[in-house]
Amino acid sequence: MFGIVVVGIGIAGSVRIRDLQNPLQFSPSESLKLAGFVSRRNLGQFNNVKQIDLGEALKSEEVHAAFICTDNQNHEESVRQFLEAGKHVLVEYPMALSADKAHELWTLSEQKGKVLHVEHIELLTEEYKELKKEVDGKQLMEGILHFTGGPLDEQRSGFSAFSGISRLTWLVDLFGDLTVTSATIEEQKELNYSKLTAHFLTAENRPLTWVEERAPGMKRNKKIHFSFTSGVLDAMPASTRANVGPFMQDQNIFAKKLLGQVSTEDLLAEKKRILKCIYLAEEIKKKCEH
Ligand SMILES: NC(=O)C1=CN([C@@H]2O[C@H](COP(=O)(O)OP(=O)(O)OC[C@H]3O[C@@H](n4cnc5c(N)ncnc54)[C@H](O)[C@@H]3O)[C@@H](O)[C@H]2O)C=CC1
Ligand SMILES: C=CC1=C(C)/C(=C/c2[nH]c(/C=C3N=C(/C=C4\NC(=O)C(C)=C4C=C)C(C)=C\3CCC(=O)O)c(CCC(=O)O)c2C)NC1=O
Repeated sequence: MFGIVVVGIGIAGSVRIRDLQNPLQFSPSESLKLAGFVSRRNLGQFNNVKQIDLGEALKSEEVHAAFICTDNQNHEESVRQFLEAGKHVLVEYPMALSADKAHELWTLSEQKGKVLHVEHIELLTEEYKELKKEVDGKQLMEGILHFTGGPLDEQRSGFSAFSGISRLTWLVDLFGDLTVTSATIEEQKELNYSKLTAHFLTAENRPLTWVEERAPGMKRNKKIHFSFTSGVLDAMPASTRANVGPFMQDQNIFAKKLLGQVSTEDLLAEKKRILKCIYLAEEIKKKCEH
């Protein structure tokens, strides 16, 4: 059994606690045991789970791994603390807010011989799985992914290219290696409006555009327009609801890693994709600052 502590009790942290308390029968998650949670607030208890002081969680022999569910700006520090303390780590994306820090953390996990797992539930939704099937085997001519959503606090969530890393991950997972050609950000601070536009080329020199647009009242939505040699895909394919939610699927993957049931090849491919996307996010940020 692996003792788990959940750090940060917001939306993601609460879902993590729920899922840890209800592992699927006969799934790898049955080897995880919730030992407590860490919060800056004094909650005492949450869903009958006890609050643990951060220092205690880092020292406790009953804690083998931490789920880091805090704001993005805190990820790097928390991941580092738990790895340094010799614990495995699951961190909600984005793992860090710079490419250097992401590399450092990965190296640290390797030095410590601990699992560093970055949640990427955007790849585990039925919506995405259908999209992936639809795109597989097709030749892209050009494409756009346009995300809209409510505003985020940049101090807590980081620059848009990092908080929106799941859109970037979609594009890399669908179309392979990308190069950033240009990027701009349009902001109207008084309206809490921001629009990031990034242009890429695929390895076959095909143009791709990512737009991340946020403002009060904007609904979470993704629009696609992909032109292939064989035709145009301009709407997300239909999908049904999954039996197992994406956070639970992610938890199973983490448990498999702890149990040594994921191949070195798969681990390496995942690490490459994660670091590549963080690198692209940083490239986009730099281009926007110029
Ligand atoms: N909500 C979702 O569906 C998803 C969220 N994520 C990621 O999960 C993370 C959390 O997102 P949400 O839960 O939506 O945000 P949230 O704002 O609901 O929760 C964040 C929580 O972390 C706490 N926190 C911040 N710093 C802390 C610290 N130093 N120590 C302890 N607690 C701290 C905050 O007080 C807050 O309760 C983000 O990195 C986000 O990108 C990823 C995929 C999906
Ligand atoms: C209702 C308010 C609501 C909030 C505040 C919310 C926040 C939120 N959802 C996210 C992703 C995500 N959130 C979900 C799913 C959910 N997340 C949920 O909180 C709920 C209720 C679902 C599902 C019913 C998924 C699948 C992702 C991955 C990225 C994506 O595909 O959009 C992220 C990570 C950053 C990002 O990729 O944009 C945040 C901060 N999501 C919401 O739906």
